[in-house]
Amino acid sequence: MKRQGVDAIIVAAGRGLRAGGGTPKQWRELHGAPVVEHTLRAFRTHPDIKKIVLVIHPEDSERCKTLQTQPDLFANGGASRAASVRAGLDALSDNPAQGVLIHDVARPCVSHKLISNVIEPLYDSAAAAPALPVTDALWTGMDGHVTGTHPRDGLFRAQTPQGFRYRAIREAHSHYNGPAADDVEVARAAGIEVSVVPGDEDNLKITHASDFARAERILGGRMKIRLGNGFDVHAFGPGDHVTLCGVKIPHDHGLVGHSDADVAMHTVTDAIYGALAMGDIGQHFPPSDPQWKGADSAVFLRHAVDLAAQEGLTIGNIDCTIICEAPKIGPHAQAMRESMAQIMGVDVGVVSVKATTSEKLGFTGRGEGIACMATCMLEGK
Ligand SMILES: Nc1ccn([C@@H]2O[C@H](COP(=O)(O)OP(=O)(O)OP(=O)(O)O)[C@@H](O)[C@H]2O)c(=O)n1
Ligand SMILES: C[C@](O)(CO)[C@H](O)COP(=O)(O)O
Repeated sequence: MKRQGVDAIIVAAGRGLRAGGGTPKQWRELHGAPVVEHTLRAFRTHPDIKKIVLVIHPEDSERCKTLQTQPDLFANGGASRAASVRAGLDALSDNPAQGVLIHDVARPCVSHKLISNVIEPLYDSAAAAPALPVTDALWTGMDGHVTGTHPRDGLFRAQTPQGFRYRAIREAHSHYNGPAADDVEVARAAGIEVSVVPGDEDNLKITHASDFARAERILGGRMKIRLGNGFDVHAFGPGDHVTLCGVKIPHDHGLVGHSDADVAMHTVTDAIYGALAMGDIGQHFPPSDPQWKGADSAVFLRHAVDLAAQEGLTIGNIDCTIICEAPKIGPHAQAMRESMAQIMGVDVGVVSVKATTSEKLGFTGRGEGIACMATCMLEGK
């Protein structure tokens, strides 16, 4: 199979009866977002995933509109997991990748490493699926009593995502009748050999209500934190105001710049690009490009926040220090915080704007311009 990435089917049409709680488990809140959002995000942010199909219950179609991470395709599932998988395979039939991963929405803690471990063997074998060897002793039992023991050698606990060649698994499903625990069972019935790759204890399937607490702990412990800093300087020139963090402040000079010269907003924008390791403002909005002449710097800040969102990251907090002798920043700091919070779509409580003089030293001390430094923390899964 060519190394061109694979498609993913996420089956989410079950009703989660064993988990209880009224709302189907995939739509219940887990670590700040619905379960389905975590699962989608894990696949969407993996570099080798091409298209994603989300197989849903028709009753959930309104809920899907609220998802921040959208799949490429939706399909309506069936009465069994296997029927839902078939609907997902059909949805891909117009332009399928050579390989496909099939995953339970109820496994939201799936890691990029596990997804890669399943994709890699698919390039030169027919199918691969993750599993963990059974390590506990196995008993049989009845009416609360142990009735026997069972050898555990060669027994595995199967997980998803399970990876296949698209055409082979579609063909296998089309001939399969009866119940199937998973797609490996369907594949094996069609004679497809499946390689076992190491599973991950954290890749639990939320089945019962108590599994939510464990998934919460796993996601909480896995928080991704990225830090970035920004620094920028703009010289004073003719004018009667400066614009800082989107707030117009009367002053006996303006700031010189290609855009609106909002030195503070540029600094915060650069701190976000820095946290993402995605260059700087000059790279994304070259000063040589006439379209940015006089531009509102909110455009730059929003661009950086959107890039972060594409990486599954949100603003944890921002701290911005403006360095100048004048104008006085204090009376405007709250308005500046509110302005940037609104542009970034975050709570004002995570945006700090403060100021200092440089004790009349250096270029800021001589009143030649304004300097600014900022730190940004991005967080996400
Ligand atoms: N008709 C079905 C049944 C199950 N699934 C999906 O298959 C996965 C594994 O199923 P399970 O954990 O059993 O989920 P539910 O069927 O929702 O749970 P329950 O059996 O407790 O009702 C889940 O992602 C579920 O949404 C599906 O897409 N269509
Ligand atoms: C596919 C699966 O996740 C493999 O472990 C599992 O079989 C699906 O869950 P269910 O409880 O059997 O529906």
